[in-house]
Amino acid sequence: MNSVFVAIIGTGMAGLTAARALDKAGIAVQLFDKSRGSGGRMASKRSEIGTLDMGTQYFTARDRNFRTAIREWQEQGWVAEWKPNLYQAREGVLSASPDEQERWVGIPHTSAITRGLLGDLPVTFSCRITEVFHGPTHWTLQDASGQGHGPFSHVIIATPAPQASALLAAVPVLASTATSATMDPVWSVALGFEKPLPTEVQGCFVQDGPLEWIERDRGKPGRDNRLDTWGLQASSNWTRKNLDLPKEAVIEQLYGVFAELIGCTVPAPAFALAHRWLYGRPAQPHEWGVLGNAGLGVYACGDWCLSGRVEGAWLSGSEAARRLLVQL
Ligand SMILES: Cc1cc2nc3c(=O)[nH]c(=O)nc-3n(C[C@H](O)[C@H](O)[C@H](O)COP(=O)(O)OP(=O)(O)OC[C@H]3O[C@@H](n4cnc5c(N)ncnc54)[C@H](O)[C@@H]3O)c2cc1C
Ligand SMILES: NC(=O)C1=CC=CN([C@@H]2O[C@H](COP(=O)(O)OP(=O)(O)OC[C@H]3O[C@@H](n4cnc5c(N)ncnc54)[C@H](OP(=O)(O)O)[C@@H]3O)[C@@H](O)[C@H]2O)C1
Repeated sequence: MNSVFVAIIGTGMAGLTAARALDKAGIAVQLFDKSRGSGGRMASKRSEIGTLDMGTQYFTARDRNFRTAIREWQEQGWVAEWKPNLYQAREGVLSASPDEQERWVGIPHTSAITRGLLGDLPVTFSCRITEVFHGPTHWTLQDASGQGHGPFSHVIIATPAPQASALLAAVPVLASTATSATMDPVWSVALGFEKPLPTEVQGCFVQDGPLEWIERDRGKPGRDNRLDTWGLQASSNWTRKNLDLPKEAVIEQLYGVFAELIGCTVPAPAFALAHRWLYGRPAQPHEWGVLGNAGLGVYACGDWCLSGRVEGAWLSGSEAARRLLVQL
């Protein structure tokens, strides 16, 4: 098999960034994702009160190339700048904490970005890849139903590290590096209130206790929610200790912490939803950029190869595509 045909496992920011770069270079790609839609931790969840961002809620950009990509997304109408009234909370004391950082959000939801990046690229959803085999000349994938996919000349694995390490079994050195990149879980809760809460807070960095970040949907560009919707993210410490708590109990506990912290009267929410991210964030940043074996034509990328942020995933996916292209 001489032609170049690249399998990409994962349609989060890293996989889609790699796919777009390869497609732009005229390389055929085929994407796979275990979920029903694209986005991974940037996917938005449909609910009875509208679409909710239970994963990424905003992102920052420090890298020059990533900033250029964001300008393009802005021109496409996928993102807009978000300038929240920022606060911080420490030992139960809430204080304004404005800064000059540029922050971006997807419009009308985070998922607009990855949906835009996916465009009409070929993708197979609801397809959990369980094994990645290297034959004498090509790669073949097997999914959870036992079906084979391929042959492919190259494979890019763009999943969280624990899933990547299992799929890298054919390349033990890469698998063991991926295994060393542990990932922390995050409980995320959305609360919807019938009447807007009487507070100026739109985003709050919480320095201690069960919560780490609080944000208000209202005030973000492009949102049109009937309820006053808030997103709460628990710290990884608290999440680890409460990993198997039923969703109702997670909502009750985090609602209680939120109500105490936010500094105004908080009625019972009209709507609440909890989502547990088992592989929410890398436990520590790395400087790998991408893991790869150019001879075999296999690469692994994702936020865990750099910083555990959207920018890290974008940079890692870009680097995977670049490394593959220079090797052709
Ligand atoms: C609650 C939360 C809040 C966050 N907030 C922010 C923030 O404010 N700012 C910021 O910059 N970042 C934030 N992040 C981090 C950001 O979401 C991630 O860094 C980024 O989205 C990671 O992208 P990725 O492509 O590396 O991985 P993912 O988005 O995890 O994509 C991996 C994809 O692989 C698929 N997959 C996995 N295994 C398989 C398999 N075996 N077969 C097929 N498909 C598979 C998954 O379904 C998924 O779609 C947040 C994350 C969470 C969880
Ligand atoms: N899985 C997850 O839940 C997450 C994974 C990865 C990131 N997560 C959160 O994303 C936010 C984005 O981080 P970054 O892109 O670096 O954004 P910043 O807004 O720059 O925040 C970084 C960090 O700095 C502190 N901080 C920033 N601005 C302020 C401010 N105005 N006042 C007080 N503190 C600020 C804050 O860290 P602390 O340790 O001080 O709380 C921010 O977290 C980020 O919120 C991640 O939590 C989630």
